[in-house]
Amino acid sequence: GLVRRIIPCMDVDADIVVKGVNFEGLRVMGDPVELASRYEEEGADELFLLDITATVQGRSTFLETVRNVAAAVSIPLGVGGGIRGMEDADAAFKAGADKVSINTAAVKDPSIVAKLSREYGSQSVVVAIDTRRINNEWRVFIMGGRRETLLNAVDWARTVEELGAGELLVTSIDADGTRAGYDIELYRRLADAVNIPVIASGGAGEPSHFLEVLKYADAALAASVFHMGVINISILKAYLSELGIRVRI
Ligand SMILES: O=C(O)c1ccccc1NC[C@H](O)[C@H](O)[C@H](O)COP(=O)(O)O
Repeated sequence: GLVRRIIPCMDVDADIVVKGVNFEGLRVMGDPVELASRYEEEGADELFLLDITATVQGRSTFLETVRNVAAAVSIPLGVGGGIRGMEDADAAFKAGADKVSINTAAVKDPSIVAKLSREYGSQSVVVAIDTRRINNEWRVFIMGGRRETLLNAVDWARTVEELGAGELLVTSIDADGTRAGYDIELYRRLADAVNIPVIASGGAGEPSHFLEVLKYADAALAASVFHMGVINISILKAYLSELGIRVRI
């Protein structure tokens, strides 16, 4: 199949990279431009900037951060977090995003997925799905993991594929920040359910976690291990390539 991608994710509060565990207890991790440049040098295939700022003022600062990061790197840049509709998506693209990810907005008004795909091309439209395992199914959460919905994550993935999503960014809230490994079963189910690329997100802690999840997902996103310097991307890629995973060296 296609080359597997390694994607560092920077959760940003205005102009600072932060990181929590299970979306709680955010700690400062560093400067977005510095981290982005380092990741590109290490061989990252793409970057994601997630706006987890709460205030309106912070949101305009975030767009400045997008401009600065887009000017500093030449690998594809995904931007998400708080994209409520066409205007926010347009602002993100104008600030230099190659892709936008939408989460809550798509649950509230699924037609936005088709509108964005028609306007910008499906390859630029990522639908983010944040999920927790409840009993033996995965439930969709919106609003930064604060609001439970009645949606099943695998069914919702199929729905947004039909609506024109180019890619899925599926984060396990249970695994987020734990460094205990990805929720492998979730990505195995998703690989059987949809034909569009799936980016795995949440829980990466060591190289073997990437090896495991890339059997099912098309790309592996991580935050903690990269910000903390626990894993170097070029060494990770050499390890994966040795074990038969197709990566861009
Ligand atoms: O996605 C959200 O809505 C959100 C809200 C508040 C704080 C963090 C959030 N997301 C966390 C990101 O999806 C995070 O980059 C991924 O879960 C990967 O984190 P790691 O487990 O550290 O690799």
